Amino acid sequence: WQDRGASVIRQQEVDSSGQTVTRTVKKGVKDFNFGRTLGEGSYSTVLAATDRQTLKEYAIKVLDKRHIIKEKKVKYVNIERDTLNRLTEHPGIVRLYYTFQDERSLYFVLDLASSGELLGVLKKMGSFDMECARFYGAEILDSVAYMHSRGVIHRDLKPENVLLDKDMHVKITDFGTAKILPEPRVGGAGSQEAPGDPTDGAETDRAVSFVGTAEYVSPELLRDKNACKASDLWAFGCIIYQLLAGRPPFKAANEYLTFQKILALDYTFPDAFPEVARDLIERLLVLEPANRLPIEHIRNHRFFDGVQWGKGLWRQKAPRLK
Ligand SMILES: NC(=O)c1nn(CC2CCNCC2)c2c1CCc1cnc(N=C3C=CCC=C3)nc1-2
Repeated sequence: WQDRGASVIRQQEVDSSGQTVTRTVKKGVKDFNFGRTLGEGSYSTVLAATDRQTLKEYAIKVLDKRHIIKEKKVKYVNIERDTLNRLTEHPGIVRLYYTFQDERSLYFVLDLASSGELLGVLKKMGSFDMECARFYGAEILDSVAYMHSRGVIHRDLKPENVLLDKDMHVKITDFGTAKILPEPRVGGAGSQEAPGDPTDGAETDRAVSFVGTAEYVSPELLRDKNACKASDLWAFGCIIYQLLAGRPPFKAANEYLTFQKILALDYTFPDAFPEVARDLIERLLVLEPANRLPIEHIRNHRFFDGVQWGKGLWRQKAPRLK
């Protein structure tokens, strides 16, 4: 594996003659104190860790090389690293600082989101009020807009992958199943792909195509195994519904029945569900991807009235969860 992207750190120091020197140092396992396990995957474990020199806290994803090769996941690991290396300039996305490796493992040094999953907080509250649903919906949408602007489709957006940092701001994670869109050919036929344009997310090899988590998977992914940018907007609609209702719109006794409900657009709103939220969700949970509300129209929807988009959104205090 080449440690592509940042893997050496430049440190400024003042030497004995008072000169500022820049040293490049390569971090390794010995530079960290590892703490609690934050998550486990089939070939990776995510641990909290503290840099022994700077005392900064990180999440370090440890990937077992032998396991990756055995489970034929090399492609997913490279997609995750390349995706994270593209998404370094947004507060709402878990940042990859650098990678290093030893003979057994790969290490991704990532932002630590110390307040855990949005799902955990939602379960504790039961459901969010409109102010909290609007704030978290806005931070998730702002992050998805940035991903899409960098040619990345997440494909598995769900409350478990929306983490919260120490100030209760959003940090989206888990890009191992993301799709990096081909660079738009300048002036070429597909250069202005519509959000729902199937060619913009088409899996090159038909056989291999990832399907997200049942409750949030889009109808086009079920029907023709094609994810597009609008697939993330379908999942976004499911998340807004869930923040206010306390449960996802499509949930049945098993995955097959859940898929049937999605394909039939078979869902209802609880009594007293806020009308302005209902209107937005009905424009996102649309079977035809090209007919879903595009991001700029979502930002201007009445549901987000009063939201300060841009840097202001990320600088303000997160609303107290009540
Ligand atoms: N797959 C990953 O890359 C990843 N997985 N986790 C933990 C998962 C636990 C199950 N739900 C999805 C996330 C992380 C990351 C990125 C980097 C990352 C940063 N901070 C946290 N923080 C957590 C704190 C408390 C509980 C869970 C996660 N977690 C992660």
